[in-house]
Amino acid sequence: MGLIQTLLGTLTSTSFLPILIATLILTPVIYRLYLHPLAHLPGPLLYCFSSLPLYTICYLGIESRTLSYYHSKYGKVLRIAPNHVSISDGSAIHTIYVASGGFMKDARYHNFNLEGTATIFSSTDPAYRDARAKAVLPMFASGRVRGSGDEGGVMKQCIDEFILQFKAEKEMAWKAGPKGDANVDILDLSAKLSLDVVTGYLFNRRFGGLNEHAEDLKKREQDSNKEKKSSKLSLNPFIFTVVAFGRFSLFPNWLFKLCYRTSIRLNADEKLFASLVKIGTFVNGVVDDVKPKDDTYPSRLLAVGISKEETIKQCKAVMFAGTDSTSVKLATIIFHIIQNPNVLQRLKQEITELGQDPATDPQTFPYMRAVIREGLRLGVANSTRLTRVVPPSGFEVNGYYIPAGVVIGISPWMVHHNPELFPEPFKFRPERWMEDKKGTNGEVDLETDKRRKEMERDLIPFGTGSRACIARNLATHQLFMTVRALVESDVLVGAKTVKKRIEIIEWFNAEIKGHELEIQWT
Ligand code: HEM
Repeated sequence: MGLIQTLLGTLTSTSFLPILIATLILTPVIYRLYLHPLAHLPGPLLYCFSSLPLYTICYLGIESRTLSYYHSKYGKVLRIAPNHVSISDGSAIHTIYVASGGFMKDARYHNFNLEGTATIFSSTDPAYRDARAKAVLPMFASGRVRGSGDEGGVMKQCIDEFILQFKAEKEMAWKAGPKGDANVDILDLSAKLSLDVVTGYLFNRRFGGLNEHAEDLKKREQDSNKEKKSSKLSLNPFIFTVVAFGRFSLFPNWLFKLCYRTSIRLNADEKLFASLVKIGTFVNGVVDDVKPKDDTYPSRLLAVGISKEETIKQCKAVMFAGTDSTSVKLATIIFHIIQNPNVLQRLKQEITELGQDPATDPQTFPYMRAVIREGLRLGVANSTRLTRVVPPSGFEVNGYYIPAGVVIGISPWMVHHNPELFPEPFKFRPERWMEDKKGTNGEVDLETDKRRKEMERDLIPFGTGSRACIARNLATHQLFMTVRALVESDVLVGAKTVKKRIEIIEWFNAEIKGHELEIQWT
């Protein structure tokens, strides 16, 4: 006892205390900088010994542009936290995401659980994910998706209504003249359309985003002096809140939950509450009404034994995923078409030549394909790294060995803006996807051909491999069908964007600053 007391006395004596504190701080720092299995990797010093800088840039929504700067300084393989590595080399995409099913999602995905339940998106357990994904996958087969865009299909109906609403807004903007509130928010219109497509297609019941404010729109059409009320999608507060939680998404799960609860307590308002009630009422109704003979997303989940409570959450999760990502991509494409009248003209010409038969699939129009690809490259739905864990076998990239357990990832934003593959990466240039593969004498130009293959490889708006977006066919077809309808309707003629460029907050799901993208007609 006496000895212990003496020891404790010595340890806490004023001369020893600073040494103890310094040792406690320096030991992990020295270990992480010089002895850690990632010590040989380049990276900014602060990031190498603490996770705080990475958490901070994630919170601030500047992760991709900050890491892009460090990649340009340190190279394509970058240590960005004691146990995190960012890779900006597209040649690693196949190994990380595709080969043998790809590496597993890391624990950060648990932060995307919906109301505490793992979804198809957030699950890190292959058996859990596969049981659910396999049940619903046939709904996304390309033939079935295309059918919904044909006459009488739900996608076609939604797009027709979207165009009518777009035209009505344009008409009113003309009538209101330069002094009126002539701006139209293409992000909000795109969200209404995407929500109706995803719910109409998967649940056989439309949420009704496009019709929520139909009454007000009609009144304004009849009386141009009537004041424009806020007519934004009622589900926006739910969607924006989920997106904003992305700022905490790299935190350990216990800290994420703490921030989540505190943030809800501090920031929840009536609009968010109303939005949550609305989505809850809608989805409960959809799931309650499932009949045994139905062939819908919820009926398929229930049929493989998923509980009703969980099915409700899985449905909410796809409503979020479908609405947010598709609307951001669609609004971005519309934005760039408006800013480039020559693109609009060329699309019109192509549709006149190739699309006389409305049944022709627009995905076969070469220029439109280039426009959509360029829009998918520039549109920022998922801006940060799609993180994965290095498997027990380890992983070698660009001459660096990365051991098992390290969290690595490539960000779509980073590879989409690589100036080596996409010169003037921030410019909307559909022609880059059409550059001739032939040399001047008609022979295959190997250099161009190689670059083109690398461009295709690095275009990963939907992720890639076994955990790529399950709904890419649905989203892609909606983009093509909507662009075609917009061009055919001439509604974009004479439009201009209010802002010169789209500003992004780089969370896992990017946020368009101000939650709107306005256009007007002159
Ligand atoms: C243009 C629109 C869309 C984009 C850009 C997009 C993007 C993505 C990306 C990048 C991933 C992979 C994320 C990762 O690896 O961490 C993903 C996964 C997923 N997406 Fe989408 N998405 C879109 C539309 C949709 C729609 C319409 C739905 C639902 C109807 C949806 C449902 C899902 C689901 C369930 C997953 C998880 C798949 C899995 O992990 O097995 N997405 N999406």
